[in-house]
Amino acid sequence: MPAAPDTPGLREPGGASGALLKSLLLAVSSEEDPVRHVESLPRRAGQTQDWPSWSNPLVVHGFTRRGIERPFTHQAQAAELAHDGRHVVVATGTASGKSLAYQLPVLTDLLAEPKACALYLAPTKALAADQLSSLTDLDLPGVHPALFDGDTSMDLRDWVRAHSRWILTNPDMIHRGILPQHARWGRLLRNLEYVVVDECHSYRGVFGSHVALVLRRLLRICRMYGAAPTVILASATVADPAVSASRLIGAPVVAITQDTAPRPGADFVLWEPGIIPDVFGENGAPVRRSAPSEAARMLADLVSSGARTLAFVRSRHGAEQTAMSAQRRLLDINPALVDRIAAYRSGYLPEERRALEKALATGELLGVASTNALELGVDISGLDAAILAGYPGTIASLWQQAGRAGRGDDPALVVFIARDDPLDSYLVHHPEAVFGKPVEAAITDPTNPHILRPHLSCAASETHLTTADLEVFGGDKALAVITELVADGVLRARATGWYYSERFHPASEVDLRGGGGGQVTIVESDTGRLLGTVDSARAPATVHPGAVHLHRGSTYLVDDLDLRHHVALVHQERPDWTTSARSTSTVRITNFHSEQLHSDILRVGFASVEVTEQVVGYLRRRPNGELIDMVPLEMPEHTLETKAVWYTLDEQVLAAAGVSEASIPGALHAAEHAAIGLLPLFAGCDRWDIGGLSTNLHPDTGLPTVIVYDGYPGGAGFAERGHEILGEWISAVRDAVRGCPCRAGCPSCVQSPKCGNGNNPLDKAGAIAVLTVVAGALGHGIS
Ligand SMILES: Nc1ncnc2c1ncn2[C@@H]1O[C@H](COP(=O)(O)OP(=O)(O)OP(=O)(O)O)[C@@H](O)[C@H]1O
Repeated sequence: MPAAPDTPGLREPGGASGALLKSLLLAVSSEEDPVRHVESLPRRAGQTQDWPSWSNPLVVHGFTRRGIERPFTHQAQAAELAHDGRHVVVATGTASGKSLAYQLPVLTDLLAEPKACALYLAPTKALAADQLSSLTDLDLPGVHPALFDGDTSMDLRDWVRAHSRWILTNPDMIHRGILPQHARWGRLLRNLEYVVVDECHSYRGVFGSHVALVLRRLLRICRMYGAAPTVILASATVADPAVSASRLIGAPVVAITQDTAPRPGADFVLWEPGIIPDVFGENGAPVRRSAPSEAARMLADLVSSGARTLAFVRSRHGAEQTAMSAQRRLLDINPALVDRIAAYRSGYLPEERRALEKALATGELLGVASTNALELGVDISGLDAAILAGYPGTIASLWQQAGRAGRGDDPALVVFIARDDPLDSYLVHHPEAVFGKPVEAAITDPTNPHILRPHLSCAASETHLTTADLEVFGGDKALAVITELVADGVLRARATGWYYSERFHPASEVDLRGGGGGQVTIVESDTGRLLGTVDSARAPATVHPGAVHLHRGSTYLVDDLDLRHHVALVHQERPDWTTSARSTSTVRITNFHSEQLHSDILRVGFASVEVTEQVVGYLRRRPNGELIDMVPLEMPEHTLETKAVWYTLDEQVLAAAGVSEASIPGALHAAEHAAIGLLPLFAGCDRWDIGGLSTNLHPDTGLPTVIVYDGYPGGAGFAERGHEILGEWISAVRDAVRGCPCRAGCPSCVQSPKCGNGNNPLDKAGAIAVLTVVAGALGHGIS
């Protein structure tokens, strides 16, 4: 399985992967030349060392039974640190054996101390189940590993509470199931020696900030019971893992980042689909073939060559469409294989998913188009090829997906197909962003008052808050929220601290995974069948009247969205288009937190803002990306208090850079769109998690201004990260826009899929001038 290489190198692929790549190129015309880069990831030998002297022989025996003779060096180093009681994060590649790094110290301790306990947290139930089977298989006396999640029956819950010494759960269950009734969990909390946080890079943004506060609550309650567990975190390779892990648990963490596991080789291809002749998008922009349709063709061709292939597609809709179009293509080229392709995504019944996993593992299925549901905790590897249809949202996910391919001596083939957007285009033109040192950090903001408030209520109801706790929850920011809670009558201040004044534990009202505003239910009008739910805050953009909604292969059209009753009514139909909502926003800066002047021309800052957003319509496009029309809509406005990064330049500076007064709005607008497109590379967010505004005169700055804000109440840390790495970010934006071959702007550079102003005005040349000035003033001149 490939991982970010130590020594990247470029060569023409040969062997099996070279033959597979050639078969893919046969289907495209010679002038198209979609291969932007091939990175050969060489096979790497592993590095091992002796088992630590303190390792329990039974545990070691369990591992050797699995064929693990010696630990990799990084496993032993992490295990030593944890055994010494240091919080540690292991941030190494996909399948580098992170489990052993924590299982060794934890199990050794559980065997040495008959009462000692451990908690394991996974972001998904599937991953916890996978971990359980790994522990059960080690068959160690008296450990009684057990799952504790929403599916655990009441009887079993009692048993787990009384007997299990290694409980596998998730942050939601700690929040709702354990902390609110901690007295019943006294045995666990008193004896808790270790907390394992697996896949900790997935705790980012709003969800990550919630989890950070759940972990602080957990560690605080443990202290109350006299325990001081060591936290071991496992992470994909990200920028500054020690910093993000420390922020996640609220205590210093040491990072182990040197990956010493062996790797099979892979040829990793960066592929940019060609432009479709005579097809035009918004404002006449050129349109590239879509990544899912390119992936469908590749899936069919690779399966036809006998290669076991997994195609990752971003949306559920895309996964189903990709599997269907691959089957259609196979009907023409190799009909015997049509039934050996399927789609896989969350939302299928567990038994359907298990059956699909098994069929892929045994080779009964040769090709699967999947969402990231197959990314975590599902044990499928050793495939011949992986296709990544579009950037999966983080570099960590990209490697996770790529890691599904690779076995034996022959390098596997991995193809990353760029979608028609700035970030994907940037990646295929800048291989160093994929294969070099990671720039993406796992961002959380546990001091966001909107998130802090419910968790401080929960914490106070678990046991009263004291001044010593302020440090744990963010110092002055926590005090400000507590003061507010006291004023609102939720907490009562006494000499000994702050006490929760209501009767019921507030945890059930706090959804760690929701955007905060509840859910809208999607219902089929004629049958009354419940199809699913969407976040209320996202509903106007995703299930507005006229939106196309896909559910398990069937397409539905939304007839009505009733925000008051939280229901969207749909009917089944097969329209030949997709929809994407357009919204407009206005931004008021309510508090300037920081402000700096760079090179005497550029003012930059971080601020609290109030954003008023409104969905004003939606675009309809044909499956090939061609624009049909824009349908106007009038959805209610909603207001959001959040955080933003901003910069200003005055007219003289812009004029000196060649941006005339008339072109300022188009130049800033284009620069803003491209900046939103690329921030996810640095902040690990999605472009739909952030928004922006540009204007030639903002009332709060009095100058031409560009603002990029977090799309969540109170912020999620993304804009803050943008502010911290503004120079790197804007220079990448400049390079992306400069490098795009289109003439006047396209979806790969300055057009935005959600622009409520119809991507008008946009001035690509002006944007390059603005971005060059901004990056230059921040010390990132063009080399
Ligand atoms: N020291 C070792 N020697 C040989 N094989 C090992 C060693 N350590 C782990 N393995 C094997 O490597 C594989 C991957 O291990 P594991 O699932 O722990 O990796 P991971 O880093 O947690 O993966 P992911 O990136 O999916 O989280 C397993 O099959 C495991 O048995």
